[in-house]
Amino acid sequence: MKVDGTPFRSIWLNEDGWSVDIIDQTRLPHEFKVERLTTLDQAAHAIKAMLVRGAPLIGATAAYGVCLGLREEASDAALRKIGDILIATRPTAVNLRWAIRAMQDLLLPLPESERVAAAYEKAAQICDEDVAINSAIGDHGLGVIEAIWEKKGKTGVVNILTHCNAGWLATVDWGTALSPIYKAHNKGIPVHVWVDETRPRNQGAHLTCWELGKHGVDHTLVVDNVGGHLMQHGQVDLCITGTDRTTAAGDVCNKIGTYLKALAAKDNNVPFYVALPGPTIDWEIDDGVKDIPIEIRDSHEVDFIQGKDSAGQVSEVRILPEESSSANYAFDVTPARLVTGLITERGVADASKEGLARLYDRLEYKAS
Ligand SMILES: CSC[C@@H](O)[C@@H](O)C(=O)COP(=O)(O)O
Repeated sequence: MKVDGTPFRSIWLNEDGWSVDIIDQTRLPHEFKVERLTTLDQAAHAIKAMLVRGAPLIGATAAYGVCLGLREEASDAALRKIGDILIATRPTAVNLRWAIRAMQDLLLPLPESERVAAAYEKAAQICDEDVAINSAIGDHGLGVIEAIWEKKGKTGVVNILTHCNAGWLATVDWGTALSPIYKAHNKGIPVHVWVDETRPRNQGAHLTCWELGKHGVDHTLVVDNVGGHLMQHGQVDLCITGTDRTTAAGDVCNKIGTYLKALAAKDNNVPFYVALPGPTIDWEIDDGVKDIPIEIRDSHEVDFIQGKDSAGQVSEVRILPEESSSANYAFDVTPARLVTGLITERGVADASKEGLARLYDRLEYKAS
């Protein structure tokens, strides 16, 4: 995607051929700052402190984290330790585990002397594939938006509600939930996006609004509890969100508050779609509520809100009494029964074991 005319990915290999550049997403929308990663520790910190975030980008950053770690030491033990360090950064997004396993499976059988070069090649491949996957998600999701646009008699606008940030900043490029929106906008279909603020870190306000604005997509920020009201009043044609982990049975785990939007959508007959790349599917589990580890982050994110004052100064303010405490659950699980469809790079699947198995040809999961 372009930022003020310049094409950007969210992560890229620097010209020196080994260090890795990322956009520091904790500074957006107030400042666009590129940060350089040169060590495993820096890569792990970037994921944990959410300079990079979003399930696919976490996976891509972890892949390059393996490269940086191997430059320090390329033994079997080091490769395993690098994986452990990166896995410990964020527990919910399964793309992290997927990327590390993909790197280790490729690298462990190789001689130590070949590992660094092979790691960089694989990390670049993971990034390129992510871009292609997300573009394909956009093409399939475009079909969903087009169908709604036609049903509306091609009048007015298609109103889409999204939660958190599942745009190009959350992936290597294009995004998942926002990819169909970009494709629809590029095709001339009038879309308007209701952007959930997404407390506590406000990825909707900070990142989704920024992205959509840069691309010229009409959007309106709403606080997290507005969606149900909008749906009751016919102001949402469909919801599209991303997911950090999708079970083999189609349960989706996404940013906290997604479940409540899905419930409101069900009650109001609003289609609720979830967009995801194949690596976000955890084929090892069925029951998302029971089996997906939910990240609990530092309370500081709930207790303080960051913003820019009229003098242009970015700072944080505390929003609760000194003596009160808070809890910071980062994700929730939306059961498959509330999901209208899963928009993947292979097409739109029913949110069910059979639907996903058919699309991904996972014979062992096909319904008997
Ligand atoms: C394409 S990204 C899908 C999800 O990772 C996204 O919706 C999300 O919840 C991101 O959470 P974050 O905590 O900002 O990493």
